[in-house]
Amino acid sequence: MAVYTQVSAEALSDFLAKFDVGELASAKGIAEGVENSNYLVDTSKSRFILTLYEKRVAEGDLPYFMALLEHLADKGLPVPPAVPDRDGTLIHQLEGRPACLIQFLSGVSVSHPTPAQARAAGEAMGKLHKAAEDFPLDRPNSMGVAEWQPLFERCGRDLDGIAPGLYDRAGKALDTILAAWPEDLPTSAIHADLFPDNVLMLGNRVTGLIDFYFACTDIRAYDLAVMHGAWAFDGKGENFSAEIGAALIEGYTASFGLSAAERAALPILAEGAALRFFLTRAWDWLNTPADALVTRKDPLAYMRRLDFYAAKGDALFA
Ligand SMILES: Nc1ncnc2c1ncn2[C@@H]1O[C@H](COP(=O)(O)OP(=O)(O)OP(=O)(O)O)[C@@H](O)[C@H]1O
Ligand SMILES: N[C@@H](CCO)C(=O)O
Repeated sequence: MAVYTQVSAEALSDFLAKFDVGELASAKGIAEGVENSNYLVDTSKSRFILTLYEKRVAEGDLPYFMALLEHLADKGLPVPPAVPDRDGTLIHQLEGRPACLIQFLSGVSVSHPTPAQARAAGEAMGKLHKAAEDFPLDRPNSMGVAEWQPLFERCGRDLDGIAPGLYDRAGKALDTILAAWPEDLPTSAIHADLFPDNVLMLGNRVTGLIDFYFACTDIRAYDLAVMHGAWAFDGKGENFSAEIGAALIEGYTASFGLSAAERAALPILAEGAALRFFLTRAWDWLNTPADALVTRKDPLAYMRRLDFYAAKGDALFA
């Protein structure tokens, strides 16, 4: 249940009074998500998401995220910008936390995407990259390639407590990936976490791209590699769907394009993306008590993807 900070009805009414959004009608905590506290808020005029930013989102990064959302929304992308209050302020404080009132988008995230849905999602990422081309701000990737070695070292030998031999396996993969990491591919603002739970859909139509709190400046094709790993496998990373993987790339290529150099780099980018989620999940696994409110995500599901890409990536993306 991702409601870490409770918001009282009085505090919420006072907060909403700063906006031109009508009177508070109802509010309820949203169980999905693990990073922030989210509430579904209905007013006499409309429906909103209220997000209170918890530990993992740095307050100093919020202006970047909000500017990116506004930029993309202005270009017609289905992303949820923050709603300004009467003074034009987007980022507030509520119950001692940074908070934003966010536009509500309809749709549901699909847990088992069809190829048609994967194609539409790939297409949506292509449109996102098109719209981001002239976005002027930069944010280094706080979970990017430069962070993997330090994160691996922080996990250390405790990795072997997750599965025997995991420290050596991950260390070897890390060395291989760092040695082969591409230096000269185009970069831009990317989403960096476009998992199926961050794409809202109605049928085969994408109605929302959400959760931009890892957005950053990084290799553009890396975004597609993250998406590939998240969409084309089952949750455990045991079964790969070639059809879903191909549909994602086809959709992306149709709406944005993929250069020969980007395509050639996809195997290593996919290995890197798998390592990134393996490491952050492993760190969380080792540092979240098993009985915590938040469900820990299985790091091994990403080690399996990493093994898969290392063995089959070259043939897969050819
Ligand atoms: N703008 C929006 N419109 C409609 N629903 C939304 C919106 N933003 C968030 N939600 C809903 O709230 C849920 C949690 O949001 P979000 O994924 O941003 O949370 P989070 O805590 O950052 O989680 P995580 O990083 O684990 O995905 C989503 O799964 C979605 O159901
Ligand atoms: N998408 C990440 C969680 C952070 O949003 C994961 O599945 O590990």
